[in-house]
Amino acid sequence: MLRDLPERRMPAPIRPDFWAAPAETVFADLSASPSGLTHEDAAQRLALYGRNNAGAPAARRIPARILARLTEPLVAILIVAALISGATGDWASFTIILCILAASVALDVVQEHRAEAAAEALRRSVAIHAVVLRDGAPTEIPAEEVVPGDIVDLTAGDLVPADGIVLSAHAAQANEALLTGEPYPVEKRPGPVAAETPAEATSALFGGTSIVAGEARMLVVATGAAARFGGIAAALRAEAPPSAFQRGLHDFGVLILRLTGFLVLFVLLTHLVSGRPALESFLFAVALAVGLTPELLPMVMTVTLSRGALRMAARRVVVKRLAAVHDLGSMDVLCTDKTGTLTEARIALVGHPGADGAEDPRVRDLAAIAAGLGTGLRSPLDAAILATATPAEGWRHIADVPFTFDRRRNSVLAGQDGRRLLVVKGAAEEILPHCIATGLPDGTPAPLDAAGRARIAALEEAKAADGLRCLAVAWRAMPVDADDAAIEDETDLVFAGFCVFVDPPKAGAAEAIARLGRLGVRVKIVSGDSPAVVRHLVDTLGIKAHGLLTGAEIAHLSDGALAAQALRTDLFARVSPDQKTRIIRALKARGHRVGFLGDGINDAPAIHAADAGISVDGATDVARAAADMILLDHDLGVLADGVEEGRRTHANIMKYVRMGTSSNFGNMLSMAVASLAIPFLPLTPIQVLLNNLIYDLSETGIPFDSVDPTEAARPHGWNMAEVLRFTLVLGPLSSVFDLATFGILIWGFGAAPEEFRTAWFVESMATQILVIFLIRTSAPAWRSRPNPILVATSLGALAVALLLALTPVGAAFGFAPLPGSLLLAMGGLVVLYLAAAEMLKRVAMASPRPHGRHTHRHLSAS
Ligand SMILES: Nc1ncnc2c1ncn2[C@@H]1O[C@H](COP(=O)(O)OP(=O)(O)OP(=O)(O)O)[C@@H](O)[C@H]1O
Ligand SMILES: [Mg+2]
Repeated sequence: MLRDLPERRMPAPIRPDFWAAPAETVFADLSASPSGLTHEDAAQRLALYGRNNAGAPAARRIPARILARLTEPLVAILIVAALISGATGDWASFTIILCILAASVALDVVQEHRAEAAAEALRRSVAIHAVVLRDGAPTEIPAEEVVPGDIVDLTAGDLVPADGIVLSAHAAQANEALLTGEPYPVEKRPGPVAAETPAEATSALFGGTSIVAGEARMLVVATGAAARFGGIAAALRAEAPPSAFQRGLHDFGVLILRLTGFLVLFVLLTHLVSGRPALESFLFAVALAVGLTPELLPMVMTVTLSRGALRMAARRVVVKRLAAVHDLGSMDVLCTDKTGTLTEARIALVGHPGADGAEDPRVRDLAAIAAGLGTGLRSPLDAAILATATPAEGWRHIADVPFTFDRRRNSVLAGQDGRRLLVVKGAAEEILPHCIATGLPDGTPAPLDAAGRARIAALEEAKAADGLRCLAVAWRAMPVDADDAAIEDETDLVFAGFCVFVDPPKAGAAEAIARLGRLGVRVKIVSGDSPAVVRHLVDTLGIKAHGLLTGAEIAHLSDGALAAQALRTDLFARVSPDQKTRIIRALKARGHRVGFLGDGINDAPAIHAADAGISVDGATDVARAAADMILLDHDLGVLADGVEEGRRTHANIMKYVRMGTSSNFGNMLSMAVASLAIPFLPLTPIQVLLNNLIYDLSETGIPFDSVDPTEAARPHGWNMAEVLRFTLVLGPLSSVFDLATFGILIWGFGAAPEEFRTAWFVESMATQILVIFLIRTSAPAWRSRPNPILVATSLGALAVALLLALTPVGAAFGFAPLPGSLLLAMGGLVVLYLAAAEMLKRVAMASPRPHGRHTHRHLSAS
């Protein structure tokens, strides 16, 4: 094979409507062949075309990050402020503002970059793979390394890695909702089509869409940025509904923005009205705004979350979307599928009774035809059948209608010396109504009436009540010239019998559910399996569960009614993929933070819709692509660890939020008031900025802090009411002390402006910084030990503040030496403030309460 890359194969040789050309032409254009690429050729092409990950949410580079920071409105205002200072000849202010800016941006960017790099490495470990032909043999490679010219084999559940044409297909159906918005799968088959738009191109596959049924082989024509819809990266990024974390963050942002806007406008207006110098007033207002903005919040969050992600990785949970760490901690309802989570997922065929209930191996052999010759998704049930039997000699595949979770059955049109048979297998409810007789192909079918159907249904009920899963097997003779199979053919069937399976319950499952229950997380089982099997499983595991809803019942419920019922129901059976999503939405609508754990194609939409979408290693691509995190062990116990980790993360983020909204806010507020009450600025704009920078520095240790065990005991959400209460209790306290400071300074010591500022700078730095040691725990401060890193950053920052203010260096910032008596008075105030804060925090920080309106009635181990 020729494997030199000719000139004409530089990127973009492919016409936009590549689906209109015959396959031979496309092969020629790509210098590719039906047997795929060699390893060397693939490597060369990879170098030429680049990796297949354009637009992936890769870690931004440091310069890009800095640029992003500099264009933030607040930073932009600061730069303007610096320029104005410079233009008016105030070079000291100019230099200092710029230095402060540079320091805080650098602090931020470096921390955040390091944290994200670590998280990114984890994410890569669960990347999507694709099966391509290399040197003629099917080879699994990371989807990022797929190149134009590659031949890719796809089966149901796979994500399409890049754009290309279909070379061959067996009943392949693709979900192209990503590009057309059309939720129903479209059939894909080879052959050029004269379609105008990608949506009509039945012979084209697009990167980022997924195969939901059947199989296909494709020739890749465009990867990465050249792919039409952004390829896989777009699918992985596809807008999930905002999670609880994002909603909370947004509310918090709005709260702060309002407070800042109000305060700044107020200060600016009153200063101007009372005839203060415009520039100075402007700079002071800007400095206050900077002081109020929780500018470190993004960094604190990224660092906290990625530390959480790293710790979760140690417990074998890989986090793909960082904020999901937090969402997992705030989750109060977990919906999970059954197989693999509560069962061992070691499915074995243990029986094959005929219609009369007597074991008959011919039933199994018939099922083997439907399991072995069918295309598309091969489920563990198929594998269990094929482990005991293979399709009998001579039978070959003519056509089939592959399994989908909505039909819950599949059928195969098989041929053998001059006869054709349609074999159907699936859920009994789906098949029995279409049966008119019972018997086997080599016998004489007996007619089946309603009573007969009821007897057969009872047979299944009895098996299911013992926890055994059943698949009904049926058949019908087809004309010898039949060469296609359709859903309409699945009528007038002859019922052959059942295949009966066991899937042993998982030993640790009950304990894991109990543990989640103790953590305040209700577990609900959402399964496509039959009600009796689900019920038997929870009974065997010794789990107490309330209520059971079936898909048929859910179909009759409005969204509102479903929301009310879903809350009270722990078990859901025979639900379709669509209904899984409806259940999640209903629970979310009721204010719950919902997780979903699943592994199948049928679970992917629900995983996507959940606040915390969880899948497992080895699950289908679509499920893993939709998930926010992947469990490397399919185990609920691991998940409970993750929940605790997420709660710790939340606790540390809340420490930062409390600091910002109470002590920092109180300080800025007092400063605004003081600026009106006294004839000079209480701090110069530069001093305000310096104050803010040092304060930020002190807080960089928060993400590393240890968390009290009680904090991880219950789900927390972003509770704005709680944040406000905290602010309303501790804010005024800090104001009272600030006013006392003003009074003492002005009337007690008759302090001159520079002395006043120095003293106040020292006092406010000490109170703002030291209060973290009280705020970080709801227990008495001395009972909970802070992490040494936090101690170091806090005390270090305080030392810097004292050195800057009290040594001769301070002159550069407009500070003046303080008399010993004044220092002593300030020290006394700080101690008093801390003592008062320690007492008041008990009012401000009520211990966390469980969320949700109904807290009783949940799954628990008995
Ligand atoms: N390979 C198959 N062939 C025919 N029918 C099948 C096949 N696999 C599953 N079914 C039918 O579809 C139903 C739903 O599938 P399944 O039980 O896997 O759903 P699920 O929601 O993933 O369940 P779980 O909670 O156990 O993971 C099954 O109960 C069975 O009746
Ligand atoms: Mg499943």
